[in-house]
Amino acid sequence: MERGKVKKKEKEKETQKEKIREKGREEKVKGKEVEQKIKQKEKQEQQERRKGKEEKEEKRTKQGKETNKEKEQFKGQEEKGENKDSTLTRTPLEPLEKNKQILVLGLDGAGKTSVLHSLASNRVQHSVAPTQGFHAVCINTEDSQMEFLEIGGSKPFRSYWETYLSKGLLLIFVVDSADHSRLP
Ligand SMILES: Nc1nc2c(ncn2[C@@H]2O[C@H](COP(=O)(O)OP(=O)(O)OP(=O)(O)O)[C@@H](O)[C@H]2O)c(=O)[nH]1
Ligand SMILES: [Mg+2]
Repeated sequence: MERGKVKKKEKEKETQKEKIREKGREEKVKGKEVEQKIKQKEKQEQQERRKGKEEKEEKRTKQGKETNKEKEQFKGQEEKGENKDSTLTRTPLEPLEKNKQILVLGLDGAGKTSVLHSLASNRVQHSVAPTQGFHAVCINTEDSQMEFLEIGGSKPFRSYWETYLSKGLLLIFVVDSADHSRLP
């Protein structure tokens, strides 16, 4: 009788142990699932971060391209020997002193380049070619230095006006008063 009881007790103990082991296994599985979920979330976050970085990079390269385009345009003008006389041509993106730049704007053909030419050389120049991009003129006097930056007045260049407006110290807006069809 005693032996039977002992055996029964042992059996009960064994089933309890089995139950505990089973619970342990279940918890392990649950733990793995949670681990997987955490990993998935981390992966997702990484992907989002990478996407954000790529978008930023794309934006930067776009801006860079625009800047290079401007620089090339300007370089082209320098190589052609335009904008000479007593003037100095430089990239408009590096003004001598940001707050000393005088912006020269106006519609195409208004006379911006002509005005700048006569200011710099005291001579009138006829048949001036339209400015394709930027045209910088640096005028040195005894005690100061002024940099005039003309941005072409043709439609493709007008989008740059707004960008450069905040960078200049002064704005000169040239109007052809004889061109009645374009006057408001
Ligand atoms: N008759 C006359 N012609 C002028 C005068 N000023 C400029 N022009 C002529 O008008 C044309 C256009 O002048 P530009 O100085 O190139 O005009 P702009 O404003 O620089 O034009 P974009 O560079 O295209 O924006 C040129 O053929 C000039 O010779 C002026 O006072 N009188
Ligand atoms: Mg011009």
